[in-house]
Amino acid sequence: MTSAPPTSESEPEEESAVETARRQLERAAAHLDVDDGIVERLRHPTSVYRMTIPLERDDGTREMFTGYRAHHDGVRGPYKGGIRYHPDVTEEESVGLSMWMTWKCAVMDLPFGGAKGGVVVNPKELSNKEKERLTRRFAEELRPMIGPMKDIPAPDMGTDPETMAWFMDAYSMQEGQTEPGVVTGKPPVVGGSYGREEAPGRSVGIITREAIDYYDWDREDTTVAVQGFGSVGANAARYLDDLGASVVAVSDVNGAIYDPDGLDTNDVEDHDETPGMVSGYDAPQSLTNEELLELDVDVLIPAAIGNVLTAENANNVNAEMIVEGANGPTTSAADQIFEERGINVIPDIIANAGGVTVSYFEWLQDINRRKWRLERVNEELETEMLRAWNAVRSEYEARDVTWRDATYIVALERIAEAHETRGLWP
Ligand SMILES: NC(=O)C1=CN([C@@H]2O[C@H](COP(=O)(O)OP(=O)(O)OC[C@H]3O[C@@H](n4cnc5c(N)ncnc54)[C@H](OP(=O)(O)O)[C@@H]3O)[C@@H](O)[C@H]2O)C=CC1
Ligand SMILES: O=C(O)CCC(=O)C(=O)O
Repeated sequence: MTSAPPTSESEPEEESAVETARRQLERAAAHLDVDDGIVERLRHPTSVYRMTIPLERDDGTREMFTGYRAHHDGVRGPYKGGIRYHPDVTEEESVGLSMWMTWKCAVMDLPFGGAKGGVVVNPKELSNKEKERLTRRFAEELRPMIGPMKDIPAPDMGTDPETMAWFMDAYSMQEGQTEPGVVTGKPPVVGGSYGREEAPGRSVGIITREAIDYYDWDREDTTVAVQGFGSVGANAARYLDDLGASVVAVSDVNGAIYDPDGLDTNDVEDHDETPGMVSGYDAPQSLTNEELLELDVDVLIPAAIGNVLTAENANNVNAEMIVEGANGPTTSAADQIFEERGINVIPDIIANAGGVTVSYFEWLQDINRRKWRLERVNEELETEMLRAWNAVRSEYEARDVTWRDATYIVALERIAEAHETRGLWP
């Protein structure tokens, strides 16, 4: 069953991640001869787990938090996907994000399925010790569902390498042996991979570079605005800055900074270095996050939260091209407007896929107990990103579809073939 997105600005637009993900699946399926049963199967998660996580606060009071883990599809391998700590985490969002992980792993041809999870919490309101206790308890609650060959979590918004180290330690203590492969995105000293933290932003940079070259733009003349200056946004901005592009605006949750001559992105402290410092940076102009999205730039990179490009602002977007750094920043209605306006949108499931790709490298390193050099990680990431980009570009040129549809077609073909080959129906 296909559902149309809301189209007019007057129509209220409250699209959950799972609704967006289903619409995108249906659009791709319409271009392919995929068994209806497989498409219907992919509209639903395999399993969704909900848990209550008790936490003793530093002042001795007790509080209950809700956590989720969604497993979408595991036909190509163990479930894989991040863990988000954010007050807006919901079951629906976890399911939608787990669907995107299934497509993302397939586009990159990684032997993983899709998962995602999180805790409904504002991590900025927790002390480090509270965050550690919450993570350890969440890991214990998740233990029956996860494992190096079952489901391998990773960082997402609000979690970082330190969180992954606690998670791995809590799991390993219960298993009675160190299991570095249960989670990726760890610090290198405990089995993490060099380059994993920078990888999603780096891949956004690599894919933006390829798109700039595809359209024969001059890299040095290309202007870029980036929303969000965390793991994804800061690394994407710095990669493109180093490439010679002019990054004119970046933002954090409090607002944006703008310099029409280009910012020195290495001088701006990112979310991990000092949260909230972006909007405090001494730049020629300050903007709101909404204004950043409407700047007249060549490339807009939303790299913070979902659903920021909607029917309400899509007609005001002045960028020539959008490269999605965040997961699900564009609603279906906005996507339709961008298509009508000829604005190319390079989707999240390829652009930020460097994160899960280096997670795969980390998992291989953990299983083999062998560390790769940073140069090797970055070389292999470059190779994998180009392989995926070329596959998507072929579909884009052959079928005359949007970049998003082309990317989904690559993913869905691989997933459907795996289902056909394994035999979906008992
Ligand atoms: N980390 C990863 O491995 C991957 C992450 N992603 C996706 O990328 C996106 C960002 O994740 P990540 O970089 O890890 O997150 P981080 O937590 O590292 O950084 C998020 C950034 O976005 C800013 N931000 C938060 N809320 C808002 C808001 N309402 N408006 C504007 N800016 C905001 C934060 O500001 P402040 O510093 O002030 O809090 C911070 O600069 C998410 O959609 C995530 O799912 C995708 C692939 C991999
Ligand atoms: O590295 C991973 O396993 C997943 C990262 C993630 O959550 C994402 O790509 O959205």
